Amino acid sequence: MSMLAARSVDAGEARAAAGAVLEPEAGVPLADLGLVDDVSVHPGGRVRVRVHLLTRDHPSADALAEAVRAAVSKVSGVRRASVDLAPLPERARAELGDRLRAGSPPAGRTPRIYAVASGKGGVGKSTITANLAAALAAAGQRVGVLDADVWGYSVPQLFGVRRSPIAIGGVMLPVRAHGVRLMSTGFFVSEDQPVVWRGPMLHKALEQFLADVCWGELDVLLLDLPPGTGDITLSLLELVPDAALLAVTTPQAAARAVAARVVRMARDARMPVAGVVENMSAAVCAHCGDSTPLFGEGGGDALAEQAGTEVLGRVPLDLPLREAGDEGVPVVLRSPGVPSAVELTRIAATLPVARRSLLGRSLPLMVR
Ligand SMILES: Nc1ncnc2c1ncn2[C@@H]1O[C@H](COP(=O)(O)OP(=O)(O)OP(=O)(O)O)[C@@H](O)[C@H]1O
Repeated sequence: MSMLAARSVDAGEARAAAGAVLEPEAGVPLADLGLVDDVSVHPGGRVRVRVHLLTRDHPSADALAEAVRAAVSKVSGVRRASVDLAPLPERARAELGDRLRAGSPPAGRTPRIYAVASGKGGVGKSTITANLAAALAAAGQRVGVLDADVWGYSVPQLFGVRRSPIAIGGVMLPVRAHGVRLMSTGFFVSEDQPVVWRGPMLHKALEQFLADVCWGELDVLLLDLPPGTGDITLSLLELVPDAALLAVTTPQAAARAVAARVVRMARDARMPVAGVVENMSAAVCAHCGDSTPLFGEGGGDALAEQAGTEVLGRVPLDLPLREAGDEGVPVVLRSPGVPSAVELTRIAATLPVARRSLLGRSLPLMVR
């Protein structure tokens, strides 16, 4: 009986099952990356699969082995599947790097790009970016976040992940957390190490984040801009001309006046404005339902009117939002029912598509 079962395992089928498993860091099937090395079928329905790892200390090696084992176990006739992992040999790594650089796989489509900006620091721009990204990813979209706040990066903290991206032949894979593809200078420096790069280096870093990162196919890319209208913001507008501005402000009149500068800059750069998100709006008491406008009122409306756009939503001051950020899990995932999470999820689902006409122009971003 067992011999019959063994004979009935089709090695090609087992290989196809292993090849269909997604490489956890690259997000594409193992087969597309040429990572299924050897598949051997043994008596008694035993199948052994050798899978190459993109890097020696792969952060999700165990999960990958388990996913392959589970996929192969489902193939008809398989009684026992085992998986051996081995680092991709140097030569194959170089070839794969060349392939990724050349744009295969996968072919790019133009993502919707939002540049999340604020006039000043501390208004919650990064928190809004992280939560919109996580909510979009949870809704099934392929989402990337580029942390362009090169000095004051907060994406690693907000997503609870801090490690170097995998690099293959000069091409970097974004770091994945909570379903979102991330790139941040924070992945390249230790926490207590200040980033001391200056203008040209910053421009270069951003250029690399766009050109040397294999983002894969994205539906949405969110750029977390540094506060204000400095060098980095201007560099990015040059590098990603199709981004639409998402302006974040608090309800305070003073914050709105500063945020208006960002809107003016966007207008000068002929960048479309997707809308305004008012953050730290009135806190609602969980017990009595009373709302307290700690930071005043009207900032979002006034800014939207000035920018000729609309307020996409008002995210209340909310303790769970702050706690989730400190814990490294976006609040839309950690506590989806709290007022801030409900509003952020709603904003993510209704983000307008604001595109400047691209007629025949290709995006520098979707090179691969
Ligand atoms: N709606 C909110 N309710 C409670 N806390 C909030 C809210 N929005 C942001 N915060 C908290 O405010 C602090 C600043 O937020 P965040 O870092 O996102 O701001 P930022 O505008 O990106 O700042 P910077 O530009 O300086 O990086 C964080 O501790 C965050 O958890």
